[in-house]
Amino acid sequence: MEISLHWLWCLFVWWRQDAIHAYVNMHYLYPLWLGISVMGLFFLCMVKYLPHSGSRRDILDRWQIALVLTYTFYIATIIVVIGYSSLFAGVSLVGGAMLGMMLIKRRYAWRMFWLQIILMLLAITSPYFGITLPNLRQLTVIHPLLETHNYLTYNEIMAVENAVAASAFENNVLSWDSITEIQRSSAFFWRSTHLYLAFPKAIFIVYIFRALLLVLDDSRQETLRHANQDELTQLKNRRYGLKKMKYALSTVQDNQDLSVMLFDLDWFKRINDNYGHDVGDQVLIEISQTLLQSLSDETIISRYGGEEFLVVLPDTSHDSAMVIAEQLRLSIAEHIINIGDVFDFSVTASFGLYTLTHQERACIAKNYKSILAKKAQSQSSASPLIKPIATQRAESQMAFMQKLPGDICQRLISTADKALYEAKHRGRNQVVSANHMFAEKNGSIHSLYKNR
Ligand SMILES: Nc1nc2c(ncn2[C@@H]2O[C@H](COP(=O)(O)OP(=O)(O)OP(=O)(O)O)[C@@H](O)[C@H]2O)c(=O)[nH]1
Repeated sequence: MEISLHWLWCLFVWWRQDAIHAYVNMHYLYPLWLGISVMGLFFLCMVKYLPHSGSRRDILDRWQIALVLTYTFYIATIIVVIGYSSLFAGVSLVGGAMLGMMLIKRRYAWRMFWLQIILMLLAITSPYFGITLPNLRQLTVIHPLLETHNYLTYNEIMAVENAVAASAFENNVLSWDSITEIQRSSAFFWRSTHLYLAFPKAIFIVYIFRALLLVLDDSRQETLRHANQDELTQLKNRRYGLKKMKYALSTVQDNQDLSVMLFDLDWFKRINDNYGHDVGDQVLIEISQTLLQSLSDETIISRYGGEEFLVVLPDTSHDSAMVIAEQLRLSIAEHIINIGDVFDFSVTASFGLYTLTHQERACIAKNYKSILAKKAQSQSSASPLIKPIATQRAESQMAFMQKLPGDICQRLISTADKALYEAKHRGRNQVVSANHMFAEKNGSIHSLYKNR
């Protein structure tokens, strides 16, 4: 695309030479045009040849090196002959390197990028060593100011233009006509050249950058999905369930209860043993679907282990959670699992439930705060050193955020697990509340942290 554009540009200059011959040195245009045509043919051959080189790595490598080397010298020549332009050179360098890194070995593209920079520096410093490089430009506006016919680079034109403008302004003679003349001048012609030769590459760079960001977004989403999701059931996994549970505990309002439900399919091993592992998998998938359909979007549902599921109900009182658990138990028991129209069966599940009431949570938070305060006191008396203010602030901020003990999720789950164990013990296919269980046992309200 880039070479075609340059080729078309040469065609345009040749076609409009009557109008612009004053700005262009036609002696240099023809060899440049020829060079661009040869380059185009070379790249065309590569495009045709490369797909047929098959798996020959050495040939592919050689062609890649040839491609980037040729492109590097081509760009360096174009920049020198057309005149250095930060816009044109910049986008060519960056765009070429980006495309190279996408299409060929990054190592080659990186090395050529540096080679191109070195070539540019050599071209820029060449006048200091008495070397004159060919240049297409012919400067007409300031031509009368110069003693001889001259070809200047972009930066030289800018410098001369500034000098002319400065002197003109000083003498207060720069009229609107002069400005229009400048706009029609070679400087304008060459600057426009750089713009339209640089635009496609600039568009390409931004397009690639956008595409890369989209790819990054997609892969981030994909990684997150894999990190949080259970492969078989497509439910959230244990890690994600615990993370969400922790978050729910930290955001629950002062007057809200939070219920935790752990349930396990009954006699699941027998299903695997009798019908095979595939049927076992199908059961897990179908029960997960039932679970998703029966519970609201606010509920945190995750596969906790093999045939064990964790359900966290934020802002749900004990009575409501019991009703939800009972409905879920019935939905699972009523769900018919159909094995390829050959036979049907259903499964049951046992539920353990625990509700952390807002009163108990407040109590835990209060005790935890006093434990933290005692700890902080003993630490400060043990260490005579005064802590930096920043450290003190960070610590108090952490204590403020961490209102509940770090192991509270595990405590809640293991309490629900005790109730689940009891449900299995009582004959399965039922819901047992740990709150009821402990109340029956101790005759008092159970506390998660009573032994502290
Ligand atoms: N098909 C299948 N089976 C699994 C998967 N994960 C765990 N299991 C099986 O689940 C079974 C669990 O068996 P147990 O822990 O003895 O429980 P159970 O047979 O349901 O008995 P109770 O829980 O006491 O009612 C084991 O045989 C595991 O191999 C899974 O992803 N797919």
